[in-house]
Amino acid sequence: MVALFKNLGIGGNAGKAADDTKKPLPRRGKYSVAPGYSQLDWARKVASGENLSGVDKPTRVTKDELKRHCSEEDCWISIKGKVYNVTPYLNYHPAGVKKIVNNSGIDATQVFMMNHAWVNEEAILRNCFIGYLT
Ligand code: HEM
Repeated sequence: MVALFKNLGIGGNAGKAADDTKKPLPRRGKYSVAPGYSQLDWARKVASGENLSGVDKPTRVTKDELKRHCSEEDCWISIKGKVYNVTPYLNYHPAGVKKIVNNSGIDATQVFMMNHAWVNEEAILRNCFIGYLT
């Protein structure tokens, strides 16, 4: 019966030997975060409600202002019209600090979506929200 489903292409392992399902999945990337910097650790920080944005209340951000924050120490990024201070998130990024820093100070919507359209940045960066890009 299983073989029949496989031949029909139903299930992720269609056409592969049954043994394949017992092997660990290969690591997708060459990056690893330091201990204490997992997405779960970040989620705990977000859940604490701490304001990580560096501003008291949401403010409008011009493209010129955004441009001024493009270093590891001071890193702003714009995704889908919203601007986030991602400095505190950098070490938690599963693909490393540089991937974000290299795309900071600009509207990074396209590169963000290209890499992980499924990632919910509004939730992850809730406490880092600075305001809207004007
Ligand atoms: C600043 C906002 C960003 C957030 C909140 C974010 C968040 C994440 C999360 C949660 C993952 C893990 C996804 C998963 O396992 O399904 C991830 C992976 C990744 N991110 Fe980002 N990301 C951001 C920006 C970027 C940018 C600007 C790039 C540009 C190159 C990028 C490139 C990647 C890549 C290549 C991976 C895959 C790593 C792997 O699994 O090997 N990210 N990111």
